Amino acid sequence: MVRAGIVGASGYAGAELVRLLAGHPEVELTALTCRQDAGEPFDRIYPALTGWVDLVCDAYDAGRLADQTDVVFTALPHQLPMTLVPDLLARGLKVIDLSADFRFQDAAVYEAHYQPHTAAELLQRAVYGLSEVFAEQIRNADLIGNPGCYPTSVLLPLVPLIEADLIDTDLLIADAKSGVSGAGRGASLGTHYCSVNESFKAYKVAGHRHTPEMEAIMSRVAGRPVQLNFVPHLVPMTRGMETTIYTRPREGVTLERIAACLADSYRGKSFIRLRGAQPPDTLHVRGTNCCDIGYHLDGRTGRLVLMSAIDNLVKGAAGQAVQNMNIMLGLPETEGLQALPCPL
Ligand SMILES: NC(=O)C1=CN([C@@H]2O[C@H](COP(=O)(O)OP(=O)(O)OC[C@H]3O[C@@H](n4cnc5c(N)ncnc54)[C@H](OP(=O)(O)O)[C@@H]3O)[C@@H](O)[C@H]2O)C=CC1
Ligand SMILES: CC(=O)N[C@@H](CCC(=O)OP(=O)(O)O)C(=O)O
Repeated sequence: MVRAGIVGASGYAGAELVRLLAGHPEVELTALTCRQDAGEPFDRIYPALTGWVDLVCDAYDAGRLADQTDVVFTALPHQLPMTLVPDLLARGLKVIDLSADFRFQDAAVYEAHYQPHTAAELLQRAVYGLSEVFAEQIRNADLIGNPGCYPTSVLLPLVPLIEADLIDTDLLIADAKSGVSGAGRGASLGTHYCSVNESFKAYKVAGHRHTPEMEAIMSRVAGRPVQLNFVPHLVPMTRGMETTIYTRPREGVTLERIAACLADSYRGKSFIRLRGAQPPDTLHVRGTNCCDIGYHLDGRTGRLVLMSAIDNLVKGAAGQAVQNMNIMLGLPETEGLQALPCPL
């Protein structure tokens, strides 16, 4: 059995990790840490898991984590993991970080959008955990920078098409909508019930810090700089993310070629479900690690519309982190992630 610990277990991504790892047949969940709720039984913070998880959330202690675990998930706000991860790695642990601290290879790009990086020497060692795309590198990694939820939903439909040079990378527009759990558990004015109920709005228009994360990966895959117009929206649902992307196929590229490229790239990848022209629906992926992808060629304008749906807390965070752990440890990629979706 693999012994796993979660740092920040009281947060939404941390709690989702607890749910998934408590049901993982190859994992023993041995340590949970949190800050304000330290000393509390986990099932008092999240009563839904009563009967499944009987651990107490301890205060953070690196020595104890090293004694009790083999792999640690850090589900903390950006800026904190970079202060803890060097020590965890030095103690021989494998680390999967859900924040942005280890998602960038270039410290200058991180620093332009976040804050000074205090562990920049680890950025070349960290692997970007977009599981279906970077599985080979993930297999040999001891530090994963788990992708953001928006980047997961944008990159999975686009990366194969950019890699195969089938689309015009000078026209890339992504319009994404997220459930409110994407903002975390902390109360705020922007996520207050009265601010989001029966409301639907764009935010951080053309200024969201996931844009440089997506551009860095697309540029790496394309071998040249790629830019994206990205606009996130907040929708009044608890979990789920739908993304619609507008681009143009290269001259002579048909919809059949687009479909074949996606099918070839994702053949045998259990969590990618290609839906053809049928628009993906957040309800169909709720609670699962699936990314459903649809595609449609607008014959009138010649533009290609790509659509994706994920659960922001699962494929967008905790589920992909568990998938990455499976790959790192040589376990079947789908282990612990096979619960069937609720059909309604
Ligand atoms: N929510 C989502 O859909 C996604 C989240 N992520 C990333 O996952 C990480 C966690 O996000 P999420 O779960 O949403 O956030 P939450 O705010 O829900 O949880 C944050 C966790 O970190 C703890 N924490 C906060 N500040 C400190 C501190 N100073 N010292 C120690 N612990 C602290 C919190 O405990 P306490 O409350 O006691 O402070 C809590 O356990 C973030 O980096 C986020 O960007 C990535 C993809 C999707
Ligand atoms: C709805 C909402 O507020 N979403 C968050 C994205 C959360 C996430 O996945 O991103 P990081 O891990 O990069 O913070 C936001 O827009 O900042």
